Amino acid sequence: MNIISYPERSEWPELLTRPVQDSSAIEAKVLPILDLVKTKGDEGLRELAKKFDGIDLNEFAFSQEEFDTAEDQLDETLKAAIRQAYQNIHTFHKAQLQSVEKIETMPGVTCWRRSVGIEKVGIYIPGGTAPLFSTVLMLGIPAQLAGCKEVVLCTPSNHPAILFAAKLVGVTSAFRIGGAQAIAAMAYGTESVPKVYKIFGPGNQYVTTAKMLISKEGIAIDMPAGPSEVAVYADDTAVASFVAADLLSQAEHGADSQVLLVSTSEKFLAEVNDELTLQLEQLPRRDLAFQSITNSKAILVNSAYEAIDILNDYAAEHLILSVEDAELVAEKIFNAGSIFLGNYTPESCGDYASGTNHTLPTNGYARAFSGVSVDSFVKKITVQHITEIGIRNIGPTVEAMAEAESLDAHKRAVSIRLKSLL
Ligand SMILES: NC(=O)c1ccc[n+]([C@@H]2O[C@H](COP(=O)([O-])OP(=O)(O)OC[C@H]3O[C@@H](n4cnc5c(N)ncnc54)[C@H](O)[C@@H]3O)[C@@H](O)[C@H]2O)c1
Ligand SMILES: N[C@H](CO)Cc1c[nH]c[nH+]1
Ligand SMILES: [Zn+2]
Repeated sequence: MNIISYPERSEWPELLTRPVQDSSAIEAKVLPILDLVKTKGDEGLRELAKKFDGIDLNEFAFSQEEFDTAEDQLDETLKAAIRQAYQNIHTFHKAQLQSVEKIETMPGVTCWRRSVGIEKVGIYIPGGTAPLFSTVLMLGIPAQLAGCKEVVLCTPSNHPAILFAAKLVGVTSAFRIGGAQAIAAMAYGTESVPKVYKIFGPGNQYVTTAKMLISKEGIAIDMPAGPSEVAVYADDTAVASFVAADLLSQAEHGADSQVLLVSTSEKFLAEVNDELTLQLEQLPRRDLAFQSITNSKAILVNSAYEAIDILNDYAAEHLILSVEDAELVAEKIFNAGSIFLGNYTPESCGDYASGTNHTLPTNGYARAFSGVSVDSFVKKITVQHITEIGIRNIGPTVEAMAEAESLDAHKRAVSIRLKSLL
Protein backbone atom coordinates (compact mmCIF):
# COMPACT_ATOMS: atom_id res chain seq x y z
CA MET A 1 0.00 0.00 0.00
CA ASN A 2 1.12 3.47 -0.74
CA ILE A 3 1.89 5.17 2.63
CA ILE A 4 1.09 8.89 2.64
CA SER A 5 2.51 10.91 5.52
CA TYR A 6 0.60 13.73 7.18
CA PRO A 7 -1.30 15.03 4.16
CA GLU A 8 -2.49 18.64 4.25
CA ARG A 9 -6.27 19.07 4.45
CA SER A 10 -6.25 20.54 0.95
CA GLU A 11 -4.89 17.19 -0.31
CA TRP A 12 -7.65 15.10 1.27
CA PRO A 13 -10.28 15.32 -1.47
CA GLU A 14 -7.92 13.94 -4.09
CA LEU A 15 -6.49 11.40 -1.66
CA LEU A 16 -9.84 10.06 -0.59
CA THR A 17 -11.49 9.64 -3.99
CA ARG A 18 -12.38 6.11 -5.04
CA PRO A 19 -11.05 4.73 -8.32
CA VAL A 20 -12.90 6.83 -10.89
CA GLN A 21 -15.10 4.96 -13.31
CA ASP A 22 -16.15 6.44 -16.61
CA SER A 23 -19.87 6.43 -15.87
CA SER A 24 -20.91 7.62 -19.32
CA ALA A 25 -18.98 4.75 -20.95
CA ILE A 26 -20.69 2.22 -18.66
CA GLU A 27 -24.09 3.83 -19.27
CA ALA A 28 -23.49 3.55 -22.99
CA LYS A 29 -23.05 -0.21 -22.52
CA VAL A 30 -25.95 -0.64 -20.13
CA LEU A 31 -28.62 1.38 -21.98
CA PRO A 32 -28.81 -1.02 -24.98
CA ILE A 33 -29.06 -3.95 -22.53
CA LEU A 34 -32.04 -2.33 -20.80
CA ASP A 35 -33.61 -1.56 -24.14
CA LEU A 36 -33.19 -5.10 -25.45
CA VAL A 37 -34.93 -6.60 -22.42
CA LYS A 38 -37.67 -3.98 -22.56
CA THR A 39 -38.43 -4.61 -26.23
CA LYS A 40 -37.67 -8.32 -26.63
CA GLY A 41 -38.35 -9.73 -23.14
CA ASP A 42 -37.20 -13.36 -22.70
CA GLU A 43 -35.71 -13.47 -26.20
CA GLY A 44 -33.51 -10.50 -25.32
CA LEU A 45 -32.51 -12.19 -22.06
CA ARG A 46 -31.44 -15.29 -23.99
CA GLU A 47 -29.21 -13.22 -26.29
CA LEU A 48 -27.63 -11.45 -23.34
CA ALA A 49 -27.07 -14.65 -21.34
CA LYS A 50 -25.18 -16.03 -24.31
CA LYS A 51 -23.20 -12.84 -24.84
CA PHE A 52 -22.19 -11.98 -21.26
CA ASP A 53 -22.45 -15.27 -19.36
CA GLY A 54 -21.68 -17.70 -22.15
CA ILE A 55 -24.74 -19.84 -21.45
CA ASP A 56 -27.61 -21.08 -23.60
CA LEU A 57 -30.81 -20.92 -21.60
CA ASN A 58 -34.33 -21.85 -22.56
CA GLU A 59 -35.85 -21.55 -19.12
CA PHE A 60 -34.61 -18.93 -16.69
CA ALA A 61 -36.51 -20.09 -13.62
CA PHE A 62 -34.72 -22.49 -11.31
CA SER A 63 -36.78 -25.67 -11.24
CA GLN A 64 -38.24 -27.38 -8.20
CA GLU A 65 -35.80 -30.21 -8.84
CA GLU A 66 -32.84 -27.79 -8.67
CA PHE A 67 -34.14 -26.47 -5.35
CA ASP A 68 -34.61 -30.00 -4.01
CA THR A 69 -31.19 -31.27 -5.04
CA ALA A 70 -29.43 -28.11 -3.78
CA GLU A 71 -29.89 -29.28 -0.20
CA ASP A 72 -28.26 -32.67 -0.94
CA GLN A 73 -25.33 -31.04 -2.69
CA LEU A 74 -24.23 -29.04 0.35
CA ASP A 75 -22.28 -30.52 3.23
CA GLU A 76 -23.78 -30.46 6.71
CA THR A 77 -21.22 -27.97 8.08
CA LEU A 78 -22.14 -25.37 5.49
CA LYS A 79 -25.88 -25.93 5.96
CA ALA A 80 -25.47 -25.53 9.74
CA ALA A 81 -23.48 -22.33 9.18
CA ILE A 82 -26.16 -20.90 6.88
CA ARG A 83 -28.87 -21.78 9.40
CA GLN A 84 -26.88 -20.12 12.22
CA ALA A 85 -26.38 -16.99 10.10
CA TYR A 86 -30.11 -17.04 9.30
CA GLN A 87 -30.94 -17.09 13.03
CA ASN A 88 -28.63 -14.19 13.91
CA ILE A 89 -29.68 -12.00 10.98
CA HIS A 90 -33.33 -12.78 11.69
CA THR A 91 -32.96 -11.90 15.39
CA PHE A 92 -31.23 -8.59 14.65
CA HIS A 93 -33.68 -7.57 11.92
CA LYS A 94 -36.79 -8.69 13.81
CA ALA A 95 -35.96 -6.12 16.47
CA GLN A 96 -36.35 -3.44 13.76
CA LEU A 97 -40.06 -4.10 13.33
CA GLN A 98 -41.92 -1.12 14.67
CA SER A 99 -45.12 -1.29 16.66
CA VAL A 100 -48.04 0.86 15.63
CA GLU A 101 -48.90 3.66 18.01
CA LYS A 102 -51.87 6.00 17.71
CA ILE A 103 -51.10 9.62 18.57
CA GLU A 104 -53.78 12.13 19.54
CA THR A 105 -52.31 15.44 18.35
CA MET A 106 -55.28 17.42 19.77
CA PRO A 107 -58.59 16.25 21.27
CA GLY A 108 -60.49 14.34 18.61
CA VAL A 109 -57.63 14.33 16.08
CA THR A 110 -55.81 10.99 15.95
CA CYS A 111 -52.96 10.12 13.58
CA TRP A 112 -50.96 6.94 13.17
CA ARG A 113 -48.63 5.18 10.79
CA ARG A 114 -48.83 1.67 9.41
CA SER A 115 -45.84 -0.19 8.04
CA VAL A 116 -46.79 -2.23 4.99
CA GLY A 117 -44.42 -4.57 3.20
CA ILE A 118 -43.79 -3.55 -0.43
CA GLU A 119 -45.88 -6.08 -2.35
CA LYS A 120 -43.38 -7.05 -5.06
CA VAL A 121 -39.63 -6.77 -4.58
CA GLY A 122 -36.66 -7.99 -6.60
CA ILE A 123 -33.37 -9.08 -5.05
CA TYR A 124 -30.17 -9.31 -7.08
CA ILE A 125 -27.60 -11.80 -5.85
CA PRO A 126 -24.12 -11.23 -7.31
CA GLY A 127 -22.49 -14.27 -8.81
CA GLY A 128 -19.99 -13.16 -11.42
CA THR A 129 -16.77 -13.61 -9.49
CA ALA A 130 -18.17 -15.38 -6.39
CA PRO A 131 -21.60 -16.85 -5.57
CA LEU A 132 -22.65 -14.47 -2.78
CA PHE A 133 -25.31 -16.66 -1.15
CA SER A 134 -24.89 -14.65 2.07
CA THR A 135 -26.59 -11.79 0.19
CA VAL A 136 -29.70 -13.99 -0.16
CA LEU A 137 -29.98 -13.94 3.65
CA MET A 138 -29.20 -10.22 3.88
CA LEU A 139 -32.01 -9.29 1.48
CA GLY A 140 -34.42 -12.17 1.88
CA ILE A 141 -34.73 -12.04 5.67
CA PRO A 142 -35.78 -8.37 5.92
CA ALA A 143 -38.16 -8.93 2.97
CA GLN A 144 -39.68 -11.88 4.80
CA LEU A 145 -40.00 -9.90 8.05
CA ALA A 146 -41.52 -6.91 6.26
CA GLY A 147 -44.22 -9.17 4.82
CA CYS A 148 -43.43 -8.64 1.10
CA LYS A 149 -45.83 -10.88 -0.83
CA GLU A 150 -43.66 -11.49 -3.88
CA VAL A 151 -39.88 -11.80 -3.65
CA VAL A 152 -38.20 -12.33 -7.03
CA LEU A 153 -34.55 -13.41 -7.04
CA CYS A 154 -32.12 -13.06 -9.95
CA THR A 155 -28.55 -14.30 -9.99
CA PRO A 156 -26.08 -15.41 -12.65
CA SER A 157 -24.92 -18.29 -10.44
CA ASN A 158 -26.51 -21.70 -9.99
CA HIS A 159 -24.56 -22.45 -6.81
CA PRO A 160 -26.65 -24.77 -4.59
CA ALA A 161 -26.08 -22.58 -1.51
CA ILE A 162 -27.95 -19.74 -3.27
CA LEU A 163 -30.94 -22.02 -3.76
CA PHE A 164 -30.69 -23.43 -0.23
CA ALA A 165 -30.68 -19.90 1.24
CA ALA A 166 -33.46 -18.82 -1.14
CA LYS A 167 -35.67 -21.60 0.19
CA LEU A 168 -34.90 -20.61 3.81
CA VAL A 169 -35.98 -17.01 3.24
CA GLY A 170 -39.03 -18.04 1.21
CA VAL A 171 -38.40 -16.31 -2.14
CA THR A 172 -41.41 -16.76 -4.41
CA SER A 173 -39.50 -17.14 -7.69
CA ALA A 174 -35.84 -17.41 -8.67
CA PHE A 175 -34.16 -16.93 -12.05
CA ARG A 176 -30.71 -17.57 -13.46
CA ILE A 177 -30.16 -14.12 -14.89
CA GLY A 178 -27.17 -11.90 -14.15
CA GLY A 179 -25.90 -8.38 -14.74
CA ALA A 180 -27.79 -5.34 -16.03
CA GLN A 181 -30.24 -7.63 -17.87
CA ALA A 182 -31.43 -9.08 -14.53
CA ILE A 183 -32.20 -5.58 -13.26
CA ALA A 184 -34.04 -4.79 -16.51
CA ALA A 185 -36.05 -8.03 -16.31
CA MET A 186 -37.26 -7.24 -12.79
CA ALA A 187 -37.91 -3.58 -13.65
CA TYR A 188 -39.91 -4.10 -16.85
CA GLY A 189 -41.10 -7.69 -16.43
CA THR A 190 -40.77 -10.30 -19.20
CA GLU A 191 -42.78 -13.38 -20.19
CA SER A 192 -40.94 -15.30 -17.41
CA VAL A 193 -39.88 -12.69 -14.88
CA PRO A 194 -42.45 -10.76 -12.85
CA LYS A 195 -42.17 -6.99 -12.74
CA VAL A 196 -41.43 -5.65 -9.26
CA TYR A 197 -41.78 -2.28 -7.54
CA LYS A 198 -38.38 -2.06 -5.84
CA ILE A 199 -35.02 -3.67 -6.62
CA PHE A 200 -32.37 -4.49 -4.05
CA GLY A 201 -28.88 -5.81 -4.07
CA PRO A 202 -25.25 -5.11 -4.74
CA GLY A 203 -23.41 -5.92 -7.93
CA ASN A 204 -20.71 -4.87 -10.34
CA GLN A 205 -20.61 -1.61 -12.29
CA TYR A 206 -23.15 -2.86 -14.87
CA VAL A 207 -25.63 -3.91 -12.20
CA THR A 208 -25.22 -0.69 -10.23
CA THR A 209 -25.53 1.49 -13.35
CA ALA A 210 -28.64 -0.43 -14.45
CA LYS A 211 -30.20 0.19 -11.03
CA MET A 212 -29.43 3.91 -11.24
CA LEU A 213 -30.92 4.10 -14.75
CA ILE A 214 -34.13 2.22 -14.01
CA SER A 215 -34.63 4.33 -10.87
CA LYS A 216 -35.20 7.27 -13.24
CA GLU A 217 -38.11 5.31 -14.72
CA GLY A 218 -40.08 5.10 -11.49
CA ILE A 219 -38.75 1.80 -10.09
CA ALA A 220 -37.41 2.23 -6.59
CA ILE A 221 -33.96 0.95 -5.65
CA ASP A 222 -32.35 0.35 -2.29
CA MET A 223 -29.18 2.39 -2.89
CA PRO A 224 -26.15 2.45 -5.16
CA ALA A 225 -24.16 -0.45 -3.62
CA GLY A 226 -21.00 -0.76 -5.70
CA PRO A 227 -17.57 -2.28 -5.15
CA SER A 228 -17.03 -3.30 -1.52
CA GLU A 229 -14.65 -1.23 0.58
CA VAL A 230 -13.28 -1.01 4.10
CA ALA A 231 -11.45 1.62 6.09
CA VAL A 232 -9.44 0.68 9.16
CA TYR A 233 -8.32 3.07 11.87
CA ALA A 234 -5.61 1.43 13.94
CA ASP A 235 -3.35 2.52 16.79
CA ASP A 236 -0.59 0.73 18.70
CA THR A 237 -3.11 -1.58 20.36
CA ALA A 238 -4.02 -3.09 16.96
CA VAL A 239 -2.50 -6.28 15.58
CA ALA A 240 -0.83 -5.80 12.18
CA SER A 241 -1.65 -9.32 10.93
CA PHE A 242 -5.36 -8.90 11.85
CA VAL A 243 -5.56 -5.51 10.13
CA ALA A 244 -3.86 -6.84 6.98
CA ALA A 245 -6.33 -9.74 6.92
CA ASP A 246 -9.27 -7.32 7.21
CA LEU A 247 -7.97 -5.14 4.38
CA LEU A 248 -7.51 -8.17 2.14
CA SER A 249 -10.97 -9.49 2.99
CA GLN A 250 -12.54 -6.60 1.09
CA ALA A 251 -9.76 -6.24 -1.46
CA GLU A 252 -10.48 -9.76 -2.70
CA HIS A 253 -14.01 -8.77 -3.77
CA GLY A 254 -12.70 -7.20 -6.95
CA ALA A 255 -9.97 -5.16 -8.55
CA ASP A 256 -12.20 -2.08 -8.24
CA SER A 257 -12.57 -2.45 -4.47
CA GLN A 258 -10.62 0.05 -2.43
CA VAL A 259 -9.36 -0.17 1.14
CA LEU A 260 -8.00 2.56 3.36
CA LEU A 261 -5.80 2.39 6.45
CA VAL A 262 -5.36 5.32 8.82
CA SER A 263 -2.97 5.34 11.75
CA THR A 264 -0.94 7.60 14.01
CA SER A 265 1.90 5.07 14.00
CA GLU A 266 4.39 4.94 11.15
CA LYS A 267 5.83 1.68 12.53
CA PHE A 268 2.39 0.08 12.48
CA LEU A 269 1.73 1.08 8.86
CA ALA A 270 5.03 -0.48 7.80
CA GLU A 271 4.18 -3.69 9.72
CA VAL A 272 0.81 -3.92 7.97
CA ASN A 273 2.48 -3.48 4.60
CA ASP A 274 4.84 -6.38 5.35
CA GLU A 275 1.89 -8.52 6.46
CA LEU A 276 -0.04 -7.67 3.30
CA THR A 277 2.82 -8.98 1.17
CA LEU A 278 2.95 -12.21 3.21
CA GLN A 279 -0.79 -12.84 3.31
CA LEU A 280 -1.40 -11.92 -0.34
CA GLU A 281 0.78 -14.84 -1.35
CA GLN A 282 -1.60 -17.25 0.37
CA LEU A 283 -4.78 -16.03 -1.33
CA PRO A 284 -6.32 -17.86 -4.28
CA ARG A 285 -7.84 -14.54 -5.40
CA ARG A 286 -4.47 -12.79 -5.01
CA ASP A 287 -4.62 -11.10 -8.42
CA LEU A 288 -7.86 -9.27 -7.64
CA ALA A 289 -6.73 -8.43 -4.11
CA PHE A 290 -3.32 -7.26 -5.33
CA GLN A 291 -4.86 -4.85 -7.84
CA SER A 292 -7.20 -3.42 -5.30
CA ILE A 293 -4.43 -3.06 -2.67
CA THR A 294 -2.35 -1.26 -5.28
CA ASN A 295 -5.21 1.25 -5.73
CA SER A 296 -5.44 1.75 -1.97
CA LYS A 297 -3.76 4.02 0.53
CA ALA A 298 -2.35 4.02 4.05
CA ILE A 299 -2.43 7.44 5.66
CA LEU A 300 -0.21 8.52 8.53
CA VAL A 301 -1.95 11.17 10.64
CA ASN A 302 -0.82 13.46 13.45
CA SER A 303 -3.63 12.75 15.88
CA ALA A 304 -6.84 10.87 16.62
CA TYR A 305 -8.78 14.04 15.72
CA GLU A 306 -7.26 14.09 12.28
CA ALA A 307 -7.98 10.37 11.82
CA ILE A 308 -11.65 10.84 12.74
CA ASP A 309 -11.92 13.82 10.41
CA ILE A 310 -10.48 11.85 7.51
CA LEU A 311 -12.78 8.90 8.19
CA ASN A 312 -15.86 11.12 8.30
CA ASP A 313 -14.77 12.66 5.03
CA TYR A 314 -14.23 9.28 3.39
CA ALA A 315 -17.57 7.79 4.58
CA ALA A 316 -16.53 4.16 4.26
CA GLU A 317 -18.95 1.35 3.64
CA HIS A 318 -17.28 -0.57 6.49
CA LEU A 319 -15.17 1.03 9.18
CA ILE A 320 -13.04 -1.01 11.57
CA LEU A 321 -11.85 0.80 14.69
CA SER A 322 -8.90 -1.18 16.04
CA VAL A 323 -8.07 1.42 18.64
CA GLU A 324 -8.20 1.94 22.37
CA ASP A 325 -11.67 3.06 23.52
CA ALA A 326 -13.13 2.08 20.16
CA GLU A 327 -16.70 2.60 21.36
CA LEU A 328 -15.96 6.21 22.33
CA VAL A 329 -14.27 6.85 18.98
CA ALA A 330 -17.29 5.32 17.20
CA GLU A 331 -19.53 7.97 18.75
CA LYS A 332 -17.55 10.60 16.84
CA ILE A 333 -18.14 8.89 13.50
CA PHE A 334 -21.11 10.25 11.59
CA ASN A 335 -20.37 8.92 8.10
CA ALA A 336 -20.02 5.14 7.72
CA GLY A 337 -22.19 2.24 6.57
CA SER A 338 -21.33 -0.14 9.42
CA ILE A 339 -18.76 0.07 12.23
CA PHE A 340 -16.71 -2.77 13.75
CA LEU A 341 -15.12 -2.27 17.17
CA GLY A 342 -11.90 -3.68 18.62
CA ASN A 343 -9.40 -6.33 17.65
CA TYR A 344 -11.76 -9.28 17.58
CA THR A 345 -14.52 -7.90 15.35
CA PRO A 346 -13.45 -8.70 11.81
CA GLU A 347 -15.64 -7.23 9.12
CA SER A 348 -16.15 -10.72 7.71
CA CYS A 349 -18.42 -11.51 10.66
CA GLY A 350 -20.78 -8.73 9.55
CA ASP A 351 -20.52 -9.95 5.97
CA TYR A 352 -21.88 -13.34 6.94
CA ALA A 353 -23.37 -14.01 10.27
CA SER A 354 -23.22 -11.62 13.24
CA GLY A 355 -26.67 -10.22 12.46
CA THR A 356 -26.21 -6.82 10.80
CA ASN A 357 -26.85 -6.32 7.09
CA HIS A 358 -23.98 -6.38 4.60
CA THR A 359 -25.79 -4.49 1.83
CA LEU A 360 -24.35 -1.09 2.53
CA PRO A 361 -23.72 2.22 0.77
CA THR A 362 -20.33 2.43 -0.95
CA ASN A 363 -18.45 5.15 -2.79
CA GLY A 364 -19.15 7.84 -0.17
CA TYR A 365 -22.93 7.32 -0.27
CA ALA A 366 -22.75 6.55 3.47
CA ARG A 367 -22.84 10.34 3.92
CA ALA A 368 -26.56 10.23 3.15
CA PHE A 369 -27.71 6.60 2.80
CA SER A 370 -28.17 3.81 5.34
CA GLY A 371 -27.60 0.13 4.73
CA VAL A 372 -30.49 -2.21 4.01
CA SER A 373 -32.84 -2.96 6.91
CA VAL A 374 -36.44 -4.07 7.37
CA ASP A 375 -37.37 -0.41 6.80
CA SER A 376 -36.06 -0.64 3.24
CA PHE A 377 -38.76 -3.21 2.45
CA VAL A 378 -41.73 -1.36 3.92
CA LYS A 379 -43.74 1.67 3.06
CA LYS A 380 -45.12 3.79 5.83
CA ILE A 381 -48.77 4.68 5.30
CA THR A 382 -50.15 7.39 7.55
CA VAL A 383 -53.75 7.18 8.73
CA GLN A 384 -55.88 9.75 10.56
CA HIS A 385 -59.31 10.00 12.08
CA ILE A 386 -60.97 13.24 13.13
CA THR A 387 -64.13 13.22 15.20
CA GLU A 388 -66.83 15.91 15.37
CA ILE A 389 -65.07 17.36 18.40
CA GLY A 390 -61.79 17.10 16.50
CA ILE A 391 -63.01 19.04 13.45
CA ARG A 392 -64.26 21.81 15.74
CA ASN A 393 -60.80 21.96 17.31
CA ILE A 394 -58.63 21.80 14.18
CA GLY A 395 -61.03 23.35 11.64
CA PRO A 396 -60.30 27.07 12.29
CA THR A 397 -56.53 26.45 12.00
CA VAL A 398 -56.94 24.80 8.59
CA GLU A 399 -59.41 27.46 7.41
CA ALA A 400 -56.96 30.24 8.27
CA MET A 401 -54.05 28.54 6.53
CA ALA A 402 -56.04 27.60 3.40
CA GLU A 403 -57.35 31.16 3.08
CA ALA A 404 -53.83 32.55 3.34
CA GLU A 405 -52.70 30.20 0.57
CA SER A 406 -55.70 31.33 -1.55
CA LEU A 407 -56.97 27.76 -1.79
CA ASP A 408 -60.70 28.27 -1.26
CA ALA A 409 -61.78 24.70 -1.98
CA HIS A 410 -59.46 23.46 0.76
CA LYS A 411 -61.06 25.91 3.19
CA ARG A 412 -64.57 24.92 2.09
CA ALA A 413 -63.92 21.21 2.79
CA VAL A 414 -63.58 22.19 6.43
CA SER A 415 -66.15 25.02 6.60
CA ILE A 416 -68.91 22.85 5.13
CA ARG A 417 -68.43 20.37 7.97
CA LEU A 418 -68.22 23.02 10.68
CA LYS A 419 -71.48 24.53 9.42
CA SER A 420 -73.16 21.11 9.53
CA LEU A 421 -72.36 20.94 13.23
CA LEU A 422 -73.92 24.32 14.13
N1 LIG B 1 -21.85 -2.93 -1.41
C1 LIG B 1 -22.28 -4.09 -1.03
O1 LIG B 1 -23.10 -4.21 -0.13
C2 LIG B 1 -21.77 -5.33 -1.74
C3 LIG B 1 -22.10 -6.61 -1.25
C4 LIG B 1 -21.66 -7.73 -1.95
C5 LIG B 1 -20.91 -7.57 -3.14
N2 LIG B 1 -20.61 -6.31 -3.57
C6 LIG B 1 -19.91 -6.10 -4.84
O2 LIG B 1 -20.65 -6.75 -5.85
C7 LIG B 1 -19.81 -6.96 -6.96
C8 LIG B 1 -20.10 -8.32 -7.59
O3 LIG B 1 -19.64 -8.29 -8.91
P1 LIG B 1 -19.50 -9.58 -9.84
O4 LIG B 1 -18.97 -9.11 -11.14
O5 LIG B 1 -18.77 -10.63 -9.11
O6 LIG B 1 -20.95 -10.16 -10.01
P2 LIG B 1 -22.33 -9.56 -10.58
O7 LIG B 1 -23.32 -10.65 -10.38
O8 LIG B 1 -22.61 -8.22 -10.02
O9 LIG B 1 -22.11 -9.37 -12.14
C9 LIG B 1 -21.93 -10.45 -13.00
C10 LIG B 1 -22.69 -10.21 -14.30
O10 LIG B 1 -22.19 -9.07 -14.98
C11 LIG B 1 -22.47 -9.20 -16.37
N3 LIG B 1 -21.31 -8.76 -17.14
C12 LIG B 1 -20.05 -9.23 -17.06
N4 LIG B 1 -19.25 -8.61 -17.95
C13 LIG B 1 -20.04 -7.71 -18.61
C14 LIG B 1 -19.80 -6.76 -19.66
N5 LIG B 1 -18.60 -6.60 -20.19
N6 LIG B 1 -20.84 -6.01 -20.08
C15 LIG B 1 -22.08 -6.14 -19.53
N7 LIG B 1 -22.35 -7.05 -18.55
C16 LIG B 1 -21.35 -7.81 -18.09
C17 LIG B 1 -22.72 -10.66 -16.64
O11 LIG B 1 -24.04 -10.81 -17.13
C18 LIG B 1 -22.58 -11.34 -15.28
O12 LIG B 1 -23.59 -12.28 -15.03
C19 LIG B 1 -18.39 -6.79 -6.47
O13 LIG B 1 -17.91 -5.55 -6.99
C20 LIG B 1 -18.52 -6.70 -4.96
O14 LIG B 1 -17.56 -5.88 -4.38
C21 LIG B 1 -21.04 -5.21 -2.90
N1 LIG C 1 -18.42 -7.40 1.84
C1 LIG C 1 -19.61 -7.48 1.04
C2 LIG C 1 -20.44 -6.23 1.30
O1 LIG C 1 -19.81 -5.11 1.05
C3 LIG C 1 -20.52 -8.61 1.36
C4 LIG C 1 -19.98 -9.99 1.26
C5 LIG C 1 -20.65 -11.10 0.84
N2 LIG C 1 -19.81 -12.14 1.00
C6 LIG C 1 -18.70 -11.70 1.48
N3 LIG C 1 -18.79 -10.39 1.65
ZN1 LIG D 1 -17.10 -9.09 1.93
